[in-house]
Amino acid sequence: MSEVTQPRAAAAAPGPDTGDPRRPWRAGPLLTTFADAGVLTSADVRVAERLGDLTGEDDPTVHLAAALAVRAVRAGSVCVDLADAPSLVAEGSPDDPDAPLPAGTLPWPDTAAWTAAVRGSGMVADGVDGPADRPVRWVDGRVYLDRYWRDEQVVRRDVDARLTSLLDVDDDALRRAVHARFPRAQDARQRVAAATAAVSRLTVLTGGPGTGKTTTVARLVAVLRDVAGPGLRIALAAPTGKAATRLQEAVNAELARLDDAAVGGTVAAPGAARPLTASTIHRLLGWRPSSTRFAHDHAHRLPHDVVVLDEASMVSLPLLARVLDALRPDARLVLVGDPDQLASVEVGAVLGDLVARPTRSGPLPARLAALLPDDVPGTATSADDTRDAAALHGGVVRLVVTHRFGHELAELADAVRRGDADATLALLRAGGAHASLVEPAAEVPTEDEVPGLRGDVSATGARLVAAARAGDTAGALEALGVHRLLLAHRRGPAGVARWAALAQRWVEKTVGDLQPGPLSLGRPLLVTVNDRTTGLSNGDIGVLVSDGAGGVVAAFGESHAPRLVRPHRLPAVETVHAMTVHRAQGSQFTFVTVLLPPASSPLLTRELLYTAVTRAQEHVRVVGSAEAVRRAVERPVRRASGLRFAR
Ligand SMILES: Nc1ncnc2c1ncn2[C@@H]1O[C@H](COP(=O)(O)OP(=O)(O)OP(=O)(O)O)[C@@H](O)[C@H]1O
Repeated sequence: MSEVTQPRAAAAAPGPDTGDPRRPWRAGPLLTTFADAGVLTSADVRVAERLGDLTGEDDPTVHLAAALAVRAVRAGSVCVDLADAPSLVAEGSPDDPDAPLPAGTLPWPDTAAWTAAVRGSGMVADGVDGPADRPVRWVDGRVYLDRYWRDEQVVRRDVDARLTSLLDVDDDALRRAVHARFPRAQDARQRVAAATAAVSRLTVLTGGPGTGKTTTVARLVAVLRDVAGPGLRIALAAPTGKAATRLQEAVNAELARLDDAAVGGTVAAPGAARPLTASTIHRLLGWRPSSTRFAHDHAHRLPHDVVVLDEASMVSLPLLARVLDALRPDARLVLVGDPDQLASVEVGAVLGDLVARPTRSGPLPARLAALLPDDVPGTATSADDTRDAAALHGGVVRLVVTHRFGHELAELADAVRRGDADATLALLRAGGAHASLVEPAAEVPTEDEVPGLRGDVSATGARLVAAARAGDTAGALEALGVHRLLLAHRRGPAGVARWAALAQRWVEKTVGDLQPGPLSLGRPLLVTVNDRTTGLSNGDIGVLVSDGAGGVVAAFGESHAPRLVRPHRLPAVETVHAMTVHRAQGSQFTFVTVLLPPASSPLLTRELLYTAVTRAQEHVRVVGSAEAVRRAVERPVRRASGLRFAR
């Protein structure tokens, strides 16, 4: 924190209108300085000064705090910690990772004087009990736009209320059901998760890829039907249409498997009642295009007894607040996800916050210990177990047995998750069947430095084209899942645009007679909007194949049950030889190449690398300097939020 007590008013008198749309018009000197340095946008400044006008506040340092709270939201944070603001700003622009960092020292107000001005302002509600009609709120050094403060309070209060008392379930029946659905010794954590969902109104089910989260959801539905009856109203939902479809298919397949296993056995057939349908969270809540409110809220609650939200790492704070608002207080909420993955593109990292919250003592651990004494974490001595035992107070159950992943990949993902850069680099450099590192001479590799990548892209592209031309829809859809190039940036030397174009050239050279144009057979497609007419969702991946009668059709979905769409009915699509790591969330590929940006990129974070590594089923190739790898592992995303604090 700089020692400048008074803003350097003279440092930047508002200059003439330069025509630069990023430059705020007629703003005061302090905010203009921050805007000129690229820290604030003109929109941030406009909002802050408008709030000043409305509340009769003309102190520029208070305007600066409000403008930083607006900026924080753009960066995905719920609030801004004033003492932390200078270091956050040094991490770069939230909207434009290619923008240069602010040059020189900025006239940061002295923290103590700044805090006093903010707390005493008529624009600001001071503390948890401050007036409810102010647009900005200060709590323990954090400054919020009031709407996000209220959302945070909804989540905090509802979550705490859900954890203070337990539901009435017969212990013997529950124990029997849980053991019947999860019979093996290694299913201990899954048993704990199912028991938690039965007795607690909040379960936070976490785990890395392939740890059995979706399987657990299906079997915990079976357990709930066993103990509460088949008439239980259950909703499955996910942030995206694609994730909802996958959830529905996987849960119903597992329930059908349990049905088959139940024939002639002692447990009921859980799915026989009716298959479950999954929807997007917006749809569940009754999203209306013409309204800012959902059909379901505290006045019109959802009818469900159980609501399961999958891919909860992608759920924003405001959306979770709306879900909690709409949920009956006695209904069970099960949040499922991997908190180490990239968070929502909107505000908050609410799953991560719920996992990292300081634990308040609740009745759940004792009840679970009585129900499943051999299964609850805490008896072992590892630090992870101790943490997992404490997390049970918050309804958090972490699955730890990897069922699908290659052993070395799981080890690599774990090293990244733990923030151990040396171990990550050692595992990558050791190479082998599951991981490899290509270290370019400069920050961004040349084409010649990545022959392996070129080979994989070309081979996958050629396989796609061959299957597509032969009208082999299943073969083409399988080829889509073989190799994928992932990047952090959309633009620039290490961006999707450049590398997707290169990939296209490589495929063209390999195939030789690739037909040009948008209807090229074997063209891999990424849907970029939700489309009700075709049922396609933003993020769905498909491929153009021959229909066997001289025409072209786009194929999406699983190879055993493809969805076919005529090209003229397709919504907006892109060619997808390469995609951002964000886009790849929720998908997996046999082989993944992740091309890291330069070490200076603000997008290079632990969550980015973890998400990229965990997209691979068999092999991940990391292309990037050792410095970039180290930087990524050592830099967890910082999203400011009050949920991680006691109040
Ligand atoms: N208790 C179990 N015993 C044996 N196999 C299991 C068990 N639980 C899950 N599996 C298997 O492990 C694999 C991964 O499970 P699942 O898809 O449920 O994991 P996940 O955590 O949801 O993965 P992802 O996050 O990648 O979707 C599946 O093949 C599943 O059948």
